[in-house]
Amino acid sequence: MLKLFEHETLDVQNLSEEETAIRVEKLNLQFGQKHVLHNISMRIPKNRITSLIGQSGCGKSTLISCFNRMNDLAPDCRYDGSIFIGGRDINRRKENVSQLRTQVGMVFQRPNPFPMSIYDNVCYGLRLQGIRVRRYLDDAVEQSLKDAALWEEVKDRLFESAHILSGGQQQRLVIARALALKPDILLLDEPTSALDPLTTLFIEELMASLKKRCTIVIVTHNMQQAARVSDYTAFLHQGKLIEYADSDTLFTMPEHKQTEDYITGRYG
Ligand SMILES: Nc1ncnc2c1ncn2[C@@H]1O[C@H](COP(=O)(O)OP(=O)(O)OP(=O)(O)O)[C@@H](O)[C@H]1O
Repeated sequence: MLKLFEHETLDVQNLSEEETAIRVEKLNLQFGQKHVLHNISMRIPKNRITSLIGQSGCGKSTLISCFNRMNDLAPDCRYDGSIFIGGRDINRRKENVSQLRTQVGMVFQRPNPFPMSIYDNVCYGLRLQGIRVRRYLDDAVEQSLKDAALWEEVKDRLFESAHILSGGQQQRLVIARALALKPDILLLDEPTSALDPLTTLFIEELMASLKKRCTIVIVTHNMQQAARVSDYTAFLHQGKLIEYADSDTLFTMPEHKQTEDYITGRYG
């Protein structure tokens, strides 16, 4: 399979600490009585794209949301196990969650620009951090929009409402908003499912270029997309991690029958 960027294939079962962006250890999660994630352990490599795939309801969004503690927003959510990012267990009680969400940015399925100008959207997080110096904000806005491949399309209308942008432009704007905070990790939860095929390809190319600066984890229902953009793929079934390998191996020589059934469309 042809990848947008080629590099050495790592063995995700034996990643060193230096190669690891996220280390998940025996993670279990419940919403009320419903046990959603079962004893997940995995290491996600730095500066690579890793896809999470599996049937609807298998726990992909829940797992990705653990990486910046978004599940804390659900009142009946309980979890145990560890998730190490940047050398610390982010599941510990005293974790600074707003700082974590700066380090680990998240983009959702539906583009969600704030009801304000393009400029204000991009520097929203910087202003929350107390940054007011106009020159600094101007530079950050320009750089983030360039990194998100949106600058040329919006540079003459930065102070217009973000809602005038198309869906694909809004999604890139939301990515620029996350990039302005210089995240180490970018979580993308079905980032292209609301977009047309051409815009999808554009966002996929953007992801490939972004992995030079950060680690990307993406939830996708689209198997071709997972095979095309991601270096590594994890297959989940009913909240369990069934198989996790480099994408070429997982899609061409899956080890488990459940994986094979899923990727060949026998269920899901
Ligand atoms: N806040 C919540 N409260 C209660 N149950 C939840 C909550 N969020 C998710 N769930 C349940 O957890 C399970 C896993 O959901 P999740 O959204 O992680 O699956 P998914 O694999 O991402 O599905 P999809 O592909 O359809 O988005 C589902 O049964 C879902 O109903």
